[in-house]
Amino acid sequence: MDAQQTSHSLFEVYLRLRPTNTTSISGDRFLDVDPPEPGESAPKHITLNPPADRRRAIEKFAFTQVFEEDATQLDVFHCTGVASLVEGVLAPYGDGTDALLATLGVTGSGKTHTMLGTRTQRGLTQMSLDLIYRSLGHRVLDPSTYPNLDQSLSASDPAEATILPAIAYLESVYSTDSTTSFLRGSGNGRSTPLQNDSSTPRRFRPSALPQNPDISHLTIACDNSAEYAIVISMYEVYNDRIFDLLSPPVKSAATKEYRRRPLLFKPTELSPDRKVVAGLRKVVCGSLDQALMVLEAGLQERRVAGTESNTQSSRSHGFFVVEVKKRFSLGGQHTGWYGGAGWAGNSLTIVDLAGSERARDTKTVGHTLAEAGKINESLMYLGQCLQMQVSGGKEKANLGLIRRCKLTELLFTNSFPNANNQQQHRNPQKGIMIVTADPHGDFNATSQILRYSALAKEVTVPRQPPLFPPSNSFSSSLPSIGSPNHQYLSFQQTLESAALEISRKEEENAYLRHALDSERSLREQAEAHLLSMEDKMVELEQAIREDCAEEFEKRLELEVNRWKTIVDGERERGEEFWRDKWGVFERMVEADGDVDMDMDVDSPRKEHGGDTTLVETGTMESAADNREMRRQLEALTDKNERLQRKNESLKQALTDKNERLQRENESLKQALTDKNERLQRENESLKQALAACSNPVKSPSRRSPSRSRRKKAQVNYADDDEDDFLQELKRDHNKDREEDMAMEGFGEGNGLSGISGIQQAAAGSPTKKKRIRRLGAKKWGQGLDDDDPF
Ligand SMILES: Nc1ncnc2c1ncn2[C@@H]1O[C@H](COP(=O)(O)OP(=O)(O)OP(=O)(O)O)[C@@H](O)[C@H]1O
Repeated sequence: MDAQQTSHSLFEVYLRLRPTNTTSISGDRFLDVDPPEPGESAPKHITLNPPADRRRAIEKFAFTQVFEEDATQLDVFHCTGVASLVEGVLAPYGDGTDALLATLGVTGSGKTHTMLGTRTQRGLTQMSLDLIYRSLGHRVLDPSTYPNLDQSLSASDPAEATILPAIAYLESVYSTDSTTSFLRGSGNGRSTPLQNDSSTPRRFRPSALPQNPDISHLTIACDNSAEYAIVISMYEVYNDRIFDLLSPPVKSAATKEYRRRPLLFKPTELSPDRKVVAGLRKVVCGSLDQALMVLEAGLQERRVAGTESNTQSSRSHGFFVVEVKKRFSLGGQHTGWYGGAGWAGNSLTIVDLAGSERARDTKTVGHTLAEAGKINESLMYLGQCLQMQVSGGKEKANLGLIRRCKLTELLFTNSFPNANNQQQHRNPQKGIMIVTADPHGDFNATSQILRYSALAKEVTVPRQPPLFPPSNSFSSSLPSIGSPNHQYLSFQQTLESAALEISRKEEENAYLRHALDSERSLREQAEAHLLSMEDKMVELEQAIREDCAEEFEKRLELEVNRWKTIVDGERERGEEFWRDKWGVFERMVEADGDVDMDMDVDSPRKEHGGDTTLVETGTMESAADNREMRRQLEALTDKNERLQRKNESLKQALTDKNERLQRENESLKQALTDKNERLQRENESLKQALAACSNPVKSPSRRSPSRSRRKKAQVNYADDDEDDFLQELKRDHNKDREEDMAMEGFGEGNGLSGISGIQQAAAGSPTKKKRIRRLGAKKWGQGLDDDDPF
């Protein structure tokens, strides 16, 4: 068994043994470290001794190096060659390589201790960061000095990440304001190795970070013509999904819980040949302190839970990525790297895997049991991938195997040259795997991990007692080939091999049974969940149905009300229509006595007045109504024409009568004028007569009175009584006046009353006017009655 033969594999595999935990009950030691072989400085092999009660084989495993319990963090750092990994990342002389540093082991075996250290001791992560910053020195650009650094990095970042300066990020994380700190709300973070006390508030800014082990004596060469930027990102693989540890959780609209969005591992526009975790939040750290604080903040977000094996057990595979970006710098002019426009560089990925565990031993239940199922499944796939490298499958990557879960995809996808893009050559990443084991821990789980992680293994001695114990003679001397003894020995070896195989199969069966148990438990949980979901669905459906029915009833009521309003409006309109119609008839009846009163005008009222059947049967009856209305309209039109004709003839008759009256008026005027003249003449003659009476000499020019007056005058003259004569004259005068009056009012008695009335009306007498109007109305009524205007 030679570990070196397989050292060109995906990983250098180291084994680190955890010291015995004095506080916990531990079992018998089942793992021994073989002493280094001649020429070797450190042990590389271990022997796995099954407990006495089990029929298992003794197995030997080979690793790149085995660290015993007394190995320090610094020993592990130096001997695993982390410095050479970092050197590949800094790439002082060429393109460099990406590096992967991972731990694998049973839960509680010391993975997190190795990678992240404790409150007093640094882990490999802190030491690696220290080495990077120490080596780059002043060439590391600080975003507070270069304000546009994060934007410049964003522009060339293949992961489509949001890049922000460390100070801004840390202020948001360690803010005293509860509303600005996204770390408050999520209660599943872990107390980090720097803060082992779980009761400590998680968001206080660590005041002191461990300084040991000190690696100040170490530095690595770097490219003096370049300037560097250190970009840190952190994510975890939980239940086979990737979550950013530096992004704040987002409140779900449905559940109102704060959750992180799962991210995709995929090729991007700037990285078509390599897959990257897209959409991460990355932080540019200008100093080691900033980087360590960001690491602390991210670790607080990682999912942990207390199990029987470990009070702070990681429930996810944690990824801490340090990207060392560099660009060519010439006299302060940033011209890009390798002729490109942006940044280039390599990354160091540090992975703290979740520990495999047996549910029976860790006594995990419920949610934690489901997590354990996923963890074990992903570790099983990881083991298969590691065995692929042991069997020499590095060149031909079994992509189907790698893509079975997110963990193996993340670990191995970029470990192989991309067949699709041979032109853009990029060095495959270098990997170091540190397997941690507790020699007093869980034998089955530990042996399983050792079996698939070891670079080589060998079954050495069957521990089972031989079925046919060899006799002393057999054991004392080797039998010759073909002899019965030799046959017996080979038969015995065959039996022993078979027994060994049986024991291995039993072990595998036990493991598979365990896997089956956990799967069954998961299935039961899933079924229970399904049932509860179905119940919820039924309840939800019921609630939705009730909501729908309620909504429907509301809408129905609204519709009914709307239609009622429409019907009421229609009925009112119908009533209004018939009222108008009835009004028209009434006016017609008033205006025209000839209106056919036999027309069944009451029928609409009887039929429709206030009865809702009007609207319901309105459509059918409207045609008949229209016909009736049309007939009535035609009758009205005829009547109107007849009335117009009557009006015309009346006008004509009035005009004729007026003309006749005017003529009569003229003749009367003439008669009055003549009479006036005659009276004036008589007056003159009377004046003369009067003068003659007062004068004894009668004037010969005295005018002759009228016949009657003349006769009276002659009589009176004969009496010669002046007073009597005057009385006579007055009587004559009064008589004349009465005659004149009679002449003026003769119309009433001799058929001229109409003329006098018209004249008086023309003079504005209200009495006469009234009489004319009354007469007119009477005539109008008579005209309407008998079609005869006069
Ligand atoms: N080499 C070591 N020296 C001292 N203490 C150790 C060592 N390895 C582990 N421990 C202690 O053992 C306990 C469990 O270790 P750790 O949390 O690192 O286990 P883990 O493998 O990460 O477990 P999980 O997978 O459940 O997260 C811790 O208290 C740790 O300090």
